[in-house]
Parts: sequence; structure tokens; C-alpha cells
Amino acid sequence: MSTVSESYLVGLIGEGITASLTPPMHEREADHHGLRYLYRPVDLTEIGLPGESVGDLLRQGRNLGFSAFNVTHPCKQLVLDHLDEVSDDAARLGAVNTVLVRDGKFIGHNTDFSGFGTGLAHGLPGATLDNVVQLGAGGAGSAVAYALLKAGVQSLTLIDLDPARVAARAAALAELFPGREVAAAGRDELADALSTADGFVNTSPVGMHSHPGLPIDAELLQPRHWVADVVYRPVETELVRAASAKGCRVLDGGHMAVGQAVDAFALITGIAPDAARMRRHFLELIGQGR
Ligand SMILES: NC(=O)c1ccc[n+]([C@@H]2O[C@H](COP(=O)([O-])OP(=O)(O)OC[C@H]3O[C@@H](n4cnc5c(N)ncnc54)[C@H](O)[C@@H]3O)[C@@H](O)[C@H]2O)c1
Ligand SMILES: O=C(O)[C@]1(O)C[C@@H](O)[C@@H](O)[C@H](O)C1
Repeated sequence: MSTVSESYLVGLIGEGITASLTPPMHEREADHHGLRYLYRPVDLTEIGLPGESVGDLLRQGRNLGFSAFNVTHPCKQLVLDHLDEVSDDAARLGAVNTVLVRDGKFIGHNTDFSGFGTGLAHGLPGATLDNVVQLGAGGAGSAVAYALLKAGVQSLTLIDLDPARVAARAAALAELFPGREVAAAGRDELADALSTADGFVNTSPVGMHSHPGLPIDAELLQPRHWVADVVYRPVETELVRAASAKGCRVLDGGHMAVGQAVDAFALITGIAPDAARMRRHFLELIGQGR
């Protein structure tokens, strides 16, 4: 037996997340710190609940002694209505993926953007951030674009197949970061945008096992470009391989996947995890086909 001050009980609320690597990443790191820490997936698909039930689940979890939650698709915006406090960055971004239960209150944070930012700083130190092109303006893309602007990107071109979505995202980001240039563009403008860019980030699903291929023509990449992918199944995407072959510095999608877990673990426990150890564990899990 243990009380709430002696142990951690954490959940991940979202659709289709039973196979997520985030629970084992947290649990293994907690073991290294000698913590009693259990992290369970709360899969909405398996229990037949809609995303709108996230508030009820949080309240039930609090009553059952949960310490914290990660929340994911389709709950990252829906959860906002149920929180007592939200960090400045999560409020600006309009998305929460980490909820702490503190004195019965729910405190929201976003470690998707901070996780990508930390991965970028550690994985591509000194990368020039003046001008970046990003493909994809969906859920992951919103967090990554926010992280890029926070990291100092001066000119960001967002490209997506959905013109309304990318226009809305670019306008929202331009308002959040006055003085920066945030432009929305279509795929036909990729070559032009990349000709003056320092870096390229893929946040579209292209490259996943279920969606194989290259998100852009590899001919558009030059050795001066740094290239980041957020796709991590597989970790070595066709983009990562093609960019490496061109001599580009690359950041694979595992950095963001591990980064969000590192930052959430730190928020939940107040203990700085060993990020390199968590990445080794993540790569081990992926290597096992998890
Ligand atoms: N590394 C991580 O931690 C992490 C976290 C979340 C998501 N992801 C990965 O990011 C990818 C995107 O996830 P999401 O949740 O943002 O999905 P999403 O559906 O919310 O957004 C994807 C966006 O990409 C756009 N898109 C699709 N194909 C495109 C193309 N060929 N060219 C331009 N735009 C295109 C879509 O229109 C959409 O706006 C997935 O592969 C997911 O696995 C990684
Ligand atoms: O690893 C996952 O399954 C996650 O759901 C990925 C991403 O959505 C994060 O924000 C969550 O904290 C964890």
C-alpha cells in the first residue's frame, strides 16, 4: 500500500493509445529513480467513450488517487474546459497534453512543443534558425511551429494540403509572435520556399509505416539544410535517410516522442529524468517492434 504522497499513478487518455511507448518510458525511468510509479493507458477506443468524456475521466481519476495524466488525440483541446490552471505556453498554443492533479485541482501543460524544442536544441545544436519550412499544420505541426518560433525562427513557411487549416494556423502564430514572418503556402511553393530556407521539418504523416514515402522530392534538399522529422515509426524514415545521404544534419522523430515524455516526467515528479537514458530505452522498444 502507498499514499498519494508516496507513489505515482499516471494515465494516458486518448483514442487507440494502448500500444503507446510513453507508459513504459515513464515507468522505466521511474524505476531508475527508485519511485513507485505506475502509468496506465486509458484507451477511449477500448472503453467506448468519446473524447468529450475527458473531463469526467479526469474527475474520476482524481477521486481514485491519480497523480497526473497525459492526454492525446482527440482530447488536447477538449480538456481545456476542465482545467483550473493552464501554463502560459499551453494557453497560447490552445492545447494541453499533460495534466497535473495538485490539491484536487487540474493544472494543464504542453510538453509536445517543449519536447520538440529540447530535442532540437540537443539533437541539432547551433542549427541556423533564420528561415524554416514546415510541412504539415495539424496537431503535431501546431506544437512544432510554436516550438520553432519560441526557439527563435524568424521566418516560418507552413505548407499543408489543407489551405484553410494552414492559413488559420499561420495567422494564429503570426499574432502570437509579432515581428516574425509566418506564411501559409501550398505544396507548389515548396521548391521556392526551400531555396532560401535553413531547415525543413516534416510534421505530415508521410513516412510512417502506414503511409510510406518521401514527403518532399529529395532533390530539393541541399547539404546546408538541417532536416527534422516527427514521424518515429520507423525512426529512420525515408526522409531522414535521404537527407543524411545528401549530407544534411538530421533530427529523427524519436527526439520529440522522448522529449514530451522527459518534460512530462519532470513536471509530474519534480525530478530531472535522464533524457539520454530515456531515448536509449525508446529506441530499444522500437527495435523490439513495440
Ligand atoms: N514524434 C512525436 O512525438 C509525434 C507526436 C505526434 C504526432 N507525431 C506524428 O506526426 C504525424 C502527424 O500527426 P498529427 O497528429 O499532426 O496529424 P494531423 O492529421 O493532425 O495533421 C497532419 C497534417 O498533415 C497534412 N498533410 C498530410 N499529408 C500531407 C502532404 N503530403 N503534404 C502536406 N501536408 C500534408 C494534413 O493535411 C494535416 O493538416 C504522424 O505521423 C504522427 O505519428 C509524432
Ligand atoms: O506517446 C503517446 O502515445 C502520446 O499520446 C503522444 C503525444 O500525443 C503526447 O502528447 C502524449 O503525451 C503521449
